[in-house]
This record gives sequence, C-alpha cells and structure tokens, in this order.
Amino acid sequence: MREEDMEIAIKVVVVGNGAVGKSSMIQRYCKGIFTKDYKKTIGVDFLERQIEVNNEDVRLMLWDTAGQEEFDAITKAYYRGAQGCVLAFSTIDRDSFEAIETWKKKVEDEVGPINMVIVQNKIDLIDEAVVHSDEAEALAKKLRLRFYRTSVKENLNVDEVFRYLSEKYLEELSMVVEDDTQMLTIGQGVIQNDVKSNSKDKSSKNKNDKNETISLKPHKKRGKKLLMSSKCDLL
Ligand SMILES: Nc1nc2c(ncn2[C@@H]2O[C@H](COP(=O)(O)OP(=O)(O)OP(=O)(O)O)[C@@H](O)[C@H]2O)c(=O)[nH]1
Repeated sequence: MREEDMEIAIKVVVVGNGAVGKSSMIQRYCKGIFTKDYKKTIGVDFLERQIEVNNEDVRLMLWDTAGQEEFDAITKAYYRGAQGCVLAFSTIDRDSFEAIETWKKKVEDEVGPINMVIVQNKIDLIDEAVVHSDEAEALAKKLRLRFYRTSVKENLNVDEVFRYLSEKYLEELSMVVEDDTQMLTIGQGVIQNDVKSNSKDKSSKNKNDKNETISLKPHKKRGKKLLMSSKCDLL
C-alpha cells in the first residue's frame, strides 16, 4: 500500500438530550448546511468528513444518536468503538445541561474513558439562556473536559470541536509503538494494515451501520518505535 493511501479513522459519537442540535451539528460539519426544521433522530445516523490534522489525513466518522431515552438500548450499542465523544446541551434547555453527567456516564459505561468535550449549542440564543455561563464552565472544570460554545446556525466553533478531538486522538496515537506487521488497539479502535477508504466519498451516509471496529492506518512518519500509550494493548 502506498503511503498516500494511509489514513487515520476516528469514530466520534455525539450525545445529549433531544433537540439540542446534534444532527444539525453533524450536518453542518459534514455537509455545510443548516436547516431550521426539527426532525427527531430515530436510533442512530452516521456521516463522515475527511480533514487534515498535523499533516495527517484523518477520516472523522460522526455518529448521531437519538436524544430520547426510549432509544437508549439501541444507541448505546453504537457507542462501542468510539474514540471521541461530544456531550451536547442547548443554551435554552436547562434539562439538557443537567443531563450532561448522565450522558457522560452512559458513554463511559460502554467504552470506558475516551476523549470528550462539552458543547453548549445555540449560543446565538444567548438572550434566552437558561444556563449561566459560570455554571457551564464549572461543570467542565469539575469533569475536567474542554468546553466549547457553538452556534450551528451561525457556524460558530463547530469545526473547532471536531478538530480538538482529532488532535487529542493523534496525540495519543503518536505515543503508540508502531510496527507495520502488528495490530494495536487504541481505546476501542484498531490499527490494521488493510484499510480501504474511498477518498472521493467525503460525505457518505450509512444508516444503521454496525461499524464497531475502527480501522486505523499509522503514518510512516511516526517511526518504528515510539512510546506506548497507557490506553493501548497489543493484541
Ligand atoms: N437557533 C439555533 N437553532 C439550532 C441550532 N442548532 C440546531 N438548532 C435547531 O434545533 C432543532 C433541533 O436540532 P436537531 O439537530 O434536530 O437536534 P438533535 O439534538 O439532533 O435532536 P434529536 O434527534 O431529537 O436527538 C432544529 O430545529 C434545529 O434547526 C443553533 O445553533 N441555533
């Protein structure tokens, strides 16, 4: 396989109460569009986008999960294999803010500790805010997570959220002992040598796809022997 065919794939799940803007965020990021209509997500949905981070091609697979509890049994199966998580709440929905810790736990119960970020969406509606900025910052501090305020509508800070999660993951990856012949697990993801990607298809949709194993291809530049991340296990 040629070096330019290599890529890193990262699975990110976006969770949070209903109507906080999860689907809108993923659509904005992957398709560059925003719609005012609210269409409740049933179960899970999936979009992807390729970006470049620190000269590495990264394929971000963004999993949109339903916010309603009735779908919990379905959605939690899709958390598996995630290396990143967006915990989203809405500026105008107090309950969604108070549910953040519960969402964190739901994801961690399935995948263990992974990189997470708290996102306060709909910041364009700040005049109607029901969550004080100090409260949100205090929660992020308590949970020791990076905190972003976004407006999917105004396209504010959305790219930054996903870039941050990608960079965090690459940081971990750079500490992995690399050996072209072996497989390594990172968090729940797997590095393997048979990644097949369609680089032309930058935004594909795959409803109900149980893509639980994430294929990662290390970049040659990282060298042969680097430090092992504490999250990595040799298979
Ligand atoms: N004003 C404003 N509205 C937004 C923003 N983001 C999303 N919305 C609107 O909020 C509503 C809900 O957005 P969705 O993206 O469907 O919410 P969701 O979190 O995916 O909802 P579930 O599928 O029920 O879990 C829609 O009407 C969006 O247009 C934002 O940044 N500002």
